[in-house]
Amino acid sequence: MIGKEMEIDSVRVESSLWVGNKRFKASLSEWYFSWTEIDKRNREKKTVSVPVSEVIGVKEGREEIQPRKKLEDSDLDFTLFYVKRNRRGNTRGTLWSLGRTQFCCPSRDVRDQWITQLRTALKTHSPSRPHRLLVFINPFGGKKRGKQIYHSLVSPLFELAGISCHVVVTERANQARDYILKKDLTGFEGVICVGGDGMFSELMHGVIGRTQQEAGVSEHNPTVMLQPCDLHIGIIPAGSTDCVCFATVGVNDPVTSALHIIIGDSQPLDVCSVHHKSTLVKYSVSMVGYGFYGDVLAESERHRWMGPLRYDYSGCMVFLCNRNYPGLVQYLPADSHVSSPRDNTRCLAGCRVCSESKERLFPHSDSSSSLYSTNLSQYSSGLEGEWVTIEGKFKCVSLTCMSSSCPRSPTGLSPSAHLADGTVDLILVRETNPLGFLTYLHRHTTTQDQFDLPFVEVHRVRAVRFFLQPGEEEEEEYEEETEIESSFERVLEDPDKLHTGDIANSQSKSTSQQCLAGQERETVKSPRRKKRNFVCGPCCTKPPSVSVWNCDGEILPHTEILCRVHGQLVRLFARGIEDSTGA
Ligand SMILES: CCCCCCCCCCCCC/C=C/[C@@H](O)[C@H](COP(=O)(O)O)NC(=O)CCCCC
Ligand SMILES: Nc1ncnc2c1ncn2[C@@H]1O[C@H](COP(=O)(O)OP(=O)(O)O)[C@@H](O)[C@H]1O
Ligand SMILES: [Ca+2]
Repeated sequence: MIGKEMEIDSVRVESSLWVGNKRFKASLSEWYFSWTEIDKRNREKKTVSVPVSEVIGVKEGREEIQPRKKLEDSDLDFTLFYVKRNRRGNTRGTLWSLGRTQFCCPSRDVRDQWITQLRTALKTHSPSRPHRLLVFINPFGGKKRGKQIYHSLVSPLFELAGISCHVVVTERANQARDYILKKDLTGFEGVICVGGDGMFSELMHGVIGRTQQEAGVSEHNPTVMLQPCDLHIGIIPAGSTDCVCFATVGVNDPVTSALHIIIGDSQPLDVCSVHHKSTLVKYSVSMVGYGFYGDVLAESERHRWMGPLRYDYSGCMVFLCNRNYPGLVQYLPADSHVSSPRDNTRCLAGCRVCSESKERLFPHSDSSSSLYSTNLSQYSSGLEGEWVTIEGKFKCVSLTCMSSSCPRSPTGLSPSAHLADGTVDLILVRETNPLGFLTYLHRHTTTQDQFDLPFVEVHRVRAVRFFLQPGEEEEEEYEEETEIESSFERVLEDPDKLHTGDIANSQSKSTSQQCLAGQERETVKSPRRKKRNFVCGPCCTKPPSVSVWNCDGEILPHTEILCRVHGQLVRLFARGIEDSTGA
């Protein structure tokens, strides 16, 4: 007891405090700091409660952050900073900002006690908060505002929360990935990217690669169970699509993301590994897309100078090209009793499907991750089961581990997909007329069901293989073609016996297709595909029967791939989408 001004016992701290000229009764219990207005007749009025887990910092005096300002104060004052939820914009997620209340205490002793008690509560009840972070800024991502966003909006918050940061402004692509793979990371409790999905992908590759190196696990073997990664990744959105941030937080807002990082939120994420023959090509968390999305990316790379608008421009160009691509898709279905891509549910913060999946994904683990490493080989290969085969001509073939919602598409590629259920959604859009495809695309921007169209199918799966169709090969490739045809036929006859790599990379001779931009295309013999993957010509000079894969915004150097999902492989400083609609 400090005079009679403050009561402290083992479960509660209480005293009178003033906010402006109003008197409040303030109390701190194990989980909440609350203050209740007391009117002139000593009646209790409105109460404000802040969970201790959402307190960002406590400062002596009267302070303002953003812009930083020291106000006139006395040694009776302290300022509390905490998470404040704002009304949502036009998205489902909740925008967070920094709430601030300045309190005046009856004496200096009481002020010092409040500061001590609040800081102790923070330490005791928020053990998962990071204290030291490694930050990578891509100065060229999105609208090239990464450095400004970090220094003006994010760094003051980290400082307030007592987080020390080592900041690397990248000078080349893959610098962040290589840093994480090779440098000493002792003392860092997380890595943060300031940039878009490409930058996030770099950090994720670094974190997964480093974790596998340390655990002695081969990333190339698609049947192996990868070691789950402890080092958390945070995303400060400053890119073009920012899909991973949007789909895991619900909004693309640097302050909201910084606050999730500060309070140490933790969201597991499924990751797809993409293999070609016996080599790992890439990991993906958002979209692995062939056909339309591959072409949009290839076209957009030539217009990077447009910034985020390059995707809209390229989207229109590619749509007008009106392409369809032959292929053979095989998939391993996921357990349909758990969930379905058409069950109309949404994966939100605290999702039941995702938390129940943990048990299924790591059946023999307790919460300590070291257990995972002891006996990984005893778990299933992830590629067992009966493969389902679908053959045809497709507008696009897309795979997504999460909804892949983004500002362009607030419900995403697969609105009912889950962030951490160990499954991926396979979406097949078959050849259709341009109006049909436009309807499909347009439904991504509304609440209408994009799967309720006769030429669209969606499957919840564990793994996918994609093969090119044989035929129409260039003459000089006849020997190769014979080989291709025979292995393709083998897939159809007995899919399980064939190793993905058995079908050699094929070359395709064009067929004639009608381009919506006008002219009937000439039959063009394709250049060698390897070259074409990287040098993608403008809309109507591109050979038409083979597309490229877009893997989280990067073009893959192979067309025939095997994708396999690894449930809850990485962890983000996020909590999933906090639904602000109350639905
Ligand atoms: C008539 C209206 C058409 C609107 C179509 C909307 C379809 C949107 C689906 C978006 C899925 C996005 C999946 C995420 C992809 C990103 O990883 C990737 C790279 O992002 P970044 O590094 O931030 O640049 N972005 C893309 O591939 C862009 C796809 C745009 C498709 C129009
Ligand atoms: N300093 C740099 N110079 C050039 N490329 C970079 C640099 N830093 C990162 N990159 C690469 O830029 C790509 C795009 O970055 P990203 O931040 O995702 O922006 P955007 O969303 O606009 O595509 C990433 O794949 C990343 O590897
Ligand atoms: Ca998933």
